[in-house]
Amino acid sequence: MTSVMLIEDAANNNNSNKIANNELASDHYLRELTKTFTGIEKPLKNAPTCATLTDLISALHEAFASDRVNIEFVNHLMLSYQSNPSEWRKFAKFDRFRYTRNLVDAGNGKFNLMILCWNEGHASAIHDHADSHCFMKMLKGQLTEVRFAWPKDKTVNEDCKADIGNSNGSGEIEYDGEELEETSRSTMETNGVCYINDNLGLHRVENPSHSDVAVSLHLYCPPFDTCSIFNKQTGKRTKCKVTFWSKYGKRETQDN
Ligand SMILES: N[C@@H](CS(=O)O)C(=O)O
Ligand SMILES: [Fe+2]
Repeated sequence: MTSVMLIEDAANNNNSNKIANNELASDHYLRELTKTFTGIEKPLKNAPTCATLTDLISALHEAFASDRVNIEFVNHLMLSYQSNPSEWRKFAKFDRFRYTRNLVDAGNGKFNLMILCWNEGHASAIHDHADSHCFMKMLKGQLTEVRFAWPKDKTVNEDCKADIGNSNGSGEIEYDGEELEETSRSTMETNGVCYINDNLGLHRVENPSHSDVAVSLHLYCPPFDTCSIFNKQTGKRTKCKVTFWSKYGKRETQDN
């Protein structure tokens, strides 16, 4: 195996202070580790597989138990689980107006596993992933993932109304920047898994169907609660909070 990537101490508490004290170092750190990994398309041969969602969660806890995590194996585990709606239905809560983020497992602080529910036509704004590793697995329906190159100017702007669930991104026009360049587009089918990190660019995800909902399972490590969204026409980058619609099958009370 040549492409094994190790996430060393990425979410280790002893290290988090050091990382917090030097954001640039942590930026550099995760980017270096993920320089070459782009995801695997098929499960690994002779590796254990997960028959149920509960098995997948246990296997992920095991994989993240040490300070060094094999990201290729995590990708394999996500691929090996075959979607069974009776196992994940209790987490799948939809909203009429936007896609929802529903926390399934907080991974001992090392990862977040969540189910995202997309009604017909729902989409995310163009966004980054806060230097995390991100896996997205289709549980039901289809999603189209469109990737974009980073804008030249990466300055982060603040806007308290910035919302990743508003697929138009933040809408200011008096910003002088170039339109974001689309780099790829692909549609994922049930049980497919895709991988992205900031090194691979930005993306936007959309349920292209006018008649069917879509459900996806996302694993982020380390977990994050803010990221950036980008205006397609100008490339303007705006900091954005991401929240959960529900946690462990229970609707959150916050207004979002
Ligand atoms: N990364 C997005 C979902 S997606 O559009 O990839 C989120 O965490 O809400
Ligand atoms: Fe995303």
